Amino acid sequence: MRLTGDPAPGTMNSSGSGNFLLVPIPEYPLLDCVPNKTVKIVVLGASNVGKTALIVRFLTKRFIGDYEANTGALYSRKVTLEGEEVSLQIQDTPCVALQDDPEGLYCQEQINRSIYWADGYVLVFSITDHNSYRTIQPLYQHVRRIHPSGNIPVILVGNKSDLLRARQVPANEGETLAASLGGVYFEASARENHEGVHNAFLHLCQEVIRAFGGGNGEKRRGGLHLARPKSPNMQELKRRFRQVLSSKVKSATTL
Ligand SMILES: Nc1nc2c(ncn2[C@@H]2O[C@H](COP(=O)(O)OP(=O)(O)OP(=O)(O)O)[C@@H](O)[C@H]2O)c(=O)[nH]1
Repeated sequence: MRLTGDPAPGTMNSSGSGNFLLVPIPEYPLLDCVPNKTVKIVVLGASNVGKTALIVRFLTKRFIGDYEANTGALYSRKVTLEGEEVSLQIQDTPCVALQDDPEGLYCQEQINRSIYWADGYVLVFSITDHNSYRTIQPLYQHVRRIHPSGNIPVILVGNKSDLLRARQVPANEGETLAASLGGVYFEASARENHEGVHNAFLHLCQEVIRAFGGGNGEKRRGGLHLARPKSPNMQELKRRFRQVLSSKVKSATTL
């Protein structure tokens, strides 16, 4: 869902303890980004599982229960990961739904674009809704179809862990599913706990940075990495040039 009455834009300091930045931003923002260090995350899942609530909790440390229909807001924030400042962009999405066709999933085109755009994936279900859990496997397959090659940084979040008495999905099912997707399972409550949500998002950011390789946040799109040619070693070039010159001088004097 989309947040009503988004807070006024502010700035987030790198420790995450200052004002927050919670503004929709253009898809390819040029301003206010740490150059070459942008982590793009998309949050996906069935209806009503708490996708927006999790994002808002992560960004503002608050739980806001009053939403209107989600139009897919994009939020940004700077975070410090392993001592380095990184621009984090988080895309909220409308819900996906299971359906009966062979692909098994209804997914708006807008969501497909977000999946293509993203570097890391938060797959969310509600522990109180077994149907939302059942969407995760087809959803992951869908992400795989869009990114057929390479490593897909992913976490699985079982939200609404405060509603234990309404639980329909045991924690071990979440863990098993996450492991089969190659990710980690986090049980969280956007309503009651900031820390669990924070840890989940930061873990995914770290996975994304790791997947980029070298920890510098530079993206290798489509798995194709063209190594930058090494700049010539000027000292070595000068040495060789002097060598050639002196041998020419020698041969000229011996003539
Ligand atoms: N008890 C409880 N309620 C939650 C939690 N997270 C979200 N909710 C509530 O669940 C409802 C759905 O939350 P949203 O964040 O709008 O869920 P969404 O997945 O973005 O929903 P869609 O727009 O349908 O995709 C809201 O009424 C929230 O207040 C949670 O951790 N615990």
